[in-house]
Amino acid sequence: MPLRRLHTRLLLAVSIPLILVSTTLLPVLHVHMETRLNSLSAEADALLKVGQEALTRDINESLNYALAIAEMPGLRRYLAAQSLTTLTDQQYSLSDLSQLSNFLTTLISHNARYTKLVLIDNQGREVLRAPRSNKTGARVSGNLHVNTDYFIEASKLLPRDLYISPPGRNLQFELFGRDVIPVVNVSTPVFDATGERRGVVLLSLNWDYLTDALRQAMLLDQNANMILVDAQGRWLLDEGIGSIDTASFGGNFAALSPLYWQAMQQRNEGNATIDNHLLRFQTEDIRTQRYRSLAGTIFSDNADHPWKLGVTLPRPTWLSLFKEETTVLWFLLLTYGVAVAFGIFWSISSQRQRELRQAAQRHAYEVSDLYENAPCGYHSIDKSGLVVKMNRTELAWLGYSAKEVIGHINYRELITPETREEFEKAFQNVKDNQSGSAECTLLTRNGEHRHVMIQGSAYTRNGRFVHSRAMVFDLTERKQLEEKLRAQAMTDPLTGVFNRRYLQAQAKIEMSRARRQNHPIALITIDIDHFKRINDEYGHDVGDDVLKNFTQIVSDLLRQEDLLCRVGGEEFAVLLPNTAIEQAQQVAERIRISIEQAPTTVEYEGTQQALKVTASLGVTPIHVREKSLKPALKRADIGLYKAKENGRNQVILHTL
Ligand SMILES: Nc1nc2c(ncn2[C@@H]2O[C@H](COP(=O)(O)OP(=O)(O)OP(=O)(O)O)[C@@H](O)[C@H]2O)c(=O)[nH]1
Repeated sequence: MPLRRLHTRLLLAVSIPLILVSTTLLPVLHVHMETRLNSLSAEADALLKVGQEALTRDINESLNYALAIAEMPGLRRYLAAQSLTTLTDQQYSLSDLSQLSNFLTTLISHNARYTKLVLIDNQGREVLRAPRSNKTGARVSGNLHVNTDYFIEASKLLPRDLYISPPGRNLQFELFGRDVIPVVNVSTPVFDATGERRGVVLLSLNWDYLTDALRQAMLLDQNANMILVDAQGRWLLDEGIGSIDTASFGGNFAALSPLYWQAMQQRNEGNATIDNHLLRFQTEDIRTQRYRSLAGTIFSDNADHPWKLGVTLPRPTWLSLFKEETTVLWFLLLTYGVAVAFGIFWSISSQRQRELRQAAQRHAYEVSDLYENAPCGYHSIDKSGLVVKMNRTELAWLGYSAKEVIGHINYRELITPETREEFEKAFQNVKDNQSGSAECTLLTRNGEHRHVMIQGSAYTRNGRFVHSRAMVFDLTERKQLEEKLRAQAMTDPLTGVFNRRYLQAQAKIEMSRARRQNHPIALITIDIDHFKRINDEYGHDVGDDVLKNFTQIVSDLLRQEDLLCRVGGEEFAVLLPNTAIEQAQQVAERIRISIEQAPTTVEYEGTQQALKVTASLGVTPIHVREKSLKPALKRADIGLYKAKENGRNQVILHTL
């Protein structure tokens, strides 16, 4: 049981500090985490804004470029001339063409963003292309663009309206022995000065170049990744990023990263946490008003718009937080270690204290039990004798409860007046700082007497008497035993009457009283006649019965102050205080007659038999001058012998 309690305490010692430290530090770490998440969100916002600016800045410029080119007078004239049926009608010199071609080639080749510029007439025929080859100059080819989206759409537009094709739509026109480069085609109609539609200007933009600005923006944070997808879930960047596997440009982002796609599809902008990454995204629509500084309406394939532009940043984890905040971690571990060590110390020491307390309690209980239930009494009394403490044993002897005695009864009141003096003497000795003992008689509640031996000693403090503490031994049994032994020593065990020793002792007292009071005193000796015959004839047991019957008969005849004693085998004596010799003679005669007339009923050989006995008696007065009983006994015996000689069953007085 104590071991199980220790285990529980040790468990608490380990778990409570853990809970306390955790509940104290976790909120701090939580706030820390919140701060990190807020700054992460702010960073994602900033990155998204930078990325969006980078993407749209170049597109915006290109749109304005396309519009400016479409409104060039030379270009308008050239396209107008192309619509005439004969060369002479075209009224456009070759030098003008060369000038226009050079200008456009320079314009395109000096800006890496553009891959080509194509002039297309109203029939969809390519009438001029830049950049041209250095050798061939501006190429006038017969390519037909009549089925392309940029031609079809731009042919329907009003002046200053624009059409932007989805990125990578028209790859087949960009195969010039180079790697495939995804492009965005921007086309706008060309009108001449009279407002006549003359054709279409196509400006192709290098998509990688445009999105490179976006990638550059992500270098601000090496953990940041950019997402750009169209409305169909098509990946619009060069290659996959970080944890998002999108293969390469045109890959099916919606299928490869469904969680990201679902999150971005549900709203125009917002945040989401996916795969322990923070995603910040917004809608990007290049058809919107803000691109149209010079432009009218911008058209594009509605199915591909709007795009979704997003940025992902890895969220901080508790582990990463701990790794970054090693000081916090060490502090946490140290605090926990100290708390656990303290807890274990507390558990073990409190266990030890508990064991010591239990041992002390056991010891105190044993001492108290010994005090309360000792075979002797214990008490303490103050200077005045008032009881201040008393054990159960003594209380039981006295028949009081502790409440009734302690603080209420003076110990003197519990001692009989006859023995109180001896107590006072012993108590005074104790108060004088000695030990004291007294044999006293206690008076119990129900009036009984109890003989005790009280042994006291002083309890002092700083040399001053505080109280007396005493042991009380019950002498009642001893007294009773002594009494019994004394009685046994004075009594005949067979008949219960006193013996010769008692007769002699008592005779002395009575003789002295008789002397003092001048009273006569007499003595009778009695001997049963032929008692030997009874023993011989009926057996010793019958003889005993006769002796007992004899003493009973004699005792019944005597006064209370008379003393019957057995002085020999079948020989008895009766001391008669305050009795004259004549009266003694009469008593002797009464005894003789009673013995003779009262047979003893005995059982002999299975039948009841009445046994008659007689006795011979000698009577003598005890003289005042005699100091002992001896002479009187001798005289009475002389009378008794004479009675025997004279034939027995008679009383003979012998006075001298
Ligand atoms: N049963 C019994 N017999 C006892 C006791 N004490 C003495 N006696 C017997 O008493 C008898 C005494 O006998 P004796 O002294 O010869 O005298 P007696 O037979 O009485 O004859 P007389 O005295 O001459 O009449 C003896 O036989 C003793 O053994 C006793 O306590 N019990």
